[in-house]
Amino acid sequence: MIITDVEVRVFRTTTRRHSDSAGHAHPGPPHQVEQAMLTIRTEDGQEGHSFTAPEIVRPHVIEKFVKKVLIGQDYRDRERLWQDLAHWQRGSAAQLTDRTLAVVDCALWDLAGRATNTPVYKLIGAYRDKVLAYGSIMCGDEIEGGLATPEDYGRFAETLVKRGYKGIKLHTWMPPVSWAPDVKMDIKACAAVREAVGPDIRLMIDAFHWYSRTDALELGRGLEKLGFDWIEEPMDEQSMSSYKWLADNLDIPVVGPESAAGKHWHRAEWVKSGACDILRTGVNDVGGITPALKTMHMAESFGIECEVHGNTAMNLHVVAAVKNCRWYERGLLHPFLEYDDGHDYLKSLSDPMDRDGYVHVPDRPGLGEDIDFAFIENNRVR
Ligand SMILES: O=C(O)[C@H](O)[C@@H](O)[C@@H](O)C(=O)NO
Ligand SMILES: [Mg+2]
Repeated sequence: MIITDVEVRVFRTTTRRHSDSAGHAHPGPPHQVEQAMLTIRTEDGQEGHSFTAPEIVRPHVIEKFVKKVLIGQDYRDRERLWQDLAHWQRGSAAQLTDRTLAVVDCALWDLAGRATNTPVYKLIGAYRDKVLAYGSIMCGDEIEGGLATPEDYGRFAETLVKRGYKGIKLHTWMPPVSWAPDVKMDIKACAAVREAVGPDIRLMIDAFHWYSRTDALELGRGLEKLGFDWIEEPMDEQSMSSYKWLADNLDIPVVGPESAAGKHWHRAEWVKSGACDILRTGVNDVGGITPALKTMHMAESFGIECEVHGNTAMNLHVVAAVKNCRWYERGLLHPFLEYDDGHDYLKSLSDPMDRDGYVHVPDRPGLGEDIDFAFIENNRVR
């Protein structure tokens, strides 16, 4: 049970996702990027793994914080280990981020699952073994036939409905797109999607994150006429009072915060202040499965749904272990990318979706990621 080693393996993987200057993903030619797999190992050879960007688990962070907290400890003491690591953040000069807490916590959950031959959502206490997915479309672009026009969004939405999705979320156009942001174009894209898919498919928007209150209000009012289920991150989430104002002035539910710091503590303040109608968490955003569950349970106490940000196994297990969440966010999707192709370092999808739009939680132990260890070794760089 005792943790004896924490190892980081960095390897090359091929992807067609490219980040723009604002950090949003768009399709492009295949290129190689580096990915890291964190492994936590015990004295009796049990292992847990989780994936992240290499800088999140760079040697400074692992040696100065992670190993000091984990080595010699019982891997089953996840709550105490998470609290101990979180307490290191204050004195870390902002070097120990929530992303690092998340990858460590996920590897500990994966270890617990692999050691007991149990999927994580069953360890937590499962609520369901499948959940409806919404197709989370990439931010708009200026690519011919991509997501450059409202009609492009409408055509792609039709494709997603044929694939089985019962919900679709649009990320609309944002800088560096030359003419973005533009509220009227956002509404045109949403109208084109509603026209294309009809009244029964659930629709949501995740907009330019820095609109003013008045722009966000105009956008929200436009979406109310289109029967959208929620408006997400239309303003800077550092201004909780702006979201309180927006939620007070709109009928369409306001979802958040996704990107705001503060983990479950700050999300409790959003609920208490009425800054959102639906709360939001995400394993990477709040520092792990452990705090994501704290957020879900807190929201449930207020009768509030809490939607989980992001795909991958870690978020799927949280969604499968709670009642107060309607969707799994499957994406990000684009007409020029085949999401179901997965990753070259995983032998199968962690979030397979059937033709009725349900994602089934793999019954493999731990996080259930079907890791190709040989691929990782053959493509390892350090
Ligand atoms: O970088 C981002 O803003 C997010 O990853 C975004 O692309 C998407 O994941 C999101 O906001 N989902 O709600
Ligand atoms: Mg979002």
